[in-house]
Amino acid sequence: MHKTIAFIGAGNMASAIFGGMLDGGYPAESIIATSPDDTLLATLRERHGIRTHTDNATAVNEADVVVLAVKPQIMRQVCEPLREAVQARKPLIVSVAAGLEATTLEGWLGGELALIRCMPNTPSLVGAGAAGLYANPRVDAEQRELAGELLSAVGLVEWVAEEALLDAVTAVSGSGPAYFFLFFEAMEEAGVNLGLPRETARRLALQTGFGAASMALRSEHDPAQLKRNVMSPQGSTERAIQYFEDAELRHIVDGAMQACAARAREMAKDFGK
Ligand SMILES: NC(=O)C1=CN([C@@H]2O[C@H](COP(=O)(O)OP(=O)(O)OC[C@H]3O[C@@H](n4cnc5c(N)ncnc54)[C@H](OP(=O)(O)O)[C@@H]3O)[C@@H](O)[C@H]2O)C=CC1
Ligand SMILES: O=C(O)[C@@H]1CCC=N1
Repeated sequence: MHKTIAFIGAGNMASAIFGGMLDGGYPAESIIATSPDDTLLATLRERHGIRTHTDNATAVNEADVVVLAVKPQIMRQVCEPLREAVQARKPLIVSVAAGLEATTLEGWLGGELALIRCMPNTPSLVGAGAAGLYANPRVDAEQRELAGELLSAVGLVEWVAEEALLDAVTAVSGSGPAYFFLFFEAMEEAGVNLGLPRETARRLALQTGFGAASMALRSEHDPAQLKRNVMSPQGSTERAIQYFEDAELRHIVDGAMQACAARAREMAKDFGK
């Protein structure tokens, strides 16, 4: 018997998770999505056959697991009206919001709830997600297993022992897809500058990223060794890598990820009031 999962907010992240779950065989009738946008909900019903509601409390009343997937800025105004429904039913709460702390969310929902904070990413849509999870002390072994199962259906799941580490997960994998998309954009542009048709440059860049990640995931060697294997002495790759190192790419990546994690911490204060 599948648990009924209600996604409060059916935007980019929620649709990536339930899209991946549906592709993995999760029954459409066990998934509910909510949105203020009727047209979006009609499209979701038509495309996926899932259940939808414009009223969040109605969705909570029917759910075993409630996934909070609205923007952190509006989370409080979405959670507080759900207090009564949540307290009556005590479903497992899973928040995918960046920054917002478990105790803050639990408080907005009336307290004493099993709550998991999850930092997923959008490649969940193609079953290649990566998520960090933290469970508050009220989450029991069965609920932990359930959340792990749901998310591992759409990708890698890593539990973290301390909630604060979710800000680091945000910097690595939550926001990470955007870094790679930026890199792909830059590679495409550089390929065009070197004379390739844009579509050819894009396809080659994307397939190379996919190939490098697939290979690294399966290899017994670490990425540093795999990189050295591409660098023939006095060859072309050596020049490119030297250029990256001289431009302090590692320092740039470290700075960007520190900024990302710092913003996640700030968001807890800005939007957790
Ligand atoms: N995008 C990403 O890669 C990741 C996002 N996250 C987290 O996921 C959460 C959602 O982000 P994302 O999916 O990008 O944002 P989106 O804006 O794409 O999705 C949020 C959705 O919530 C809807 N919404 C607004 N008000 C309500 C309401 N009262 N009740 C129900 N739904 C409502 C919005 O509708 P409308 O647009 O009509 O207002 C929108 O469709 C955030 O908390 C973010 O931190 C976490 C990891 C990665
Ligand atoms: O940019 C954000 O705030 C969200 C969290 C991780 C990815 N997107």
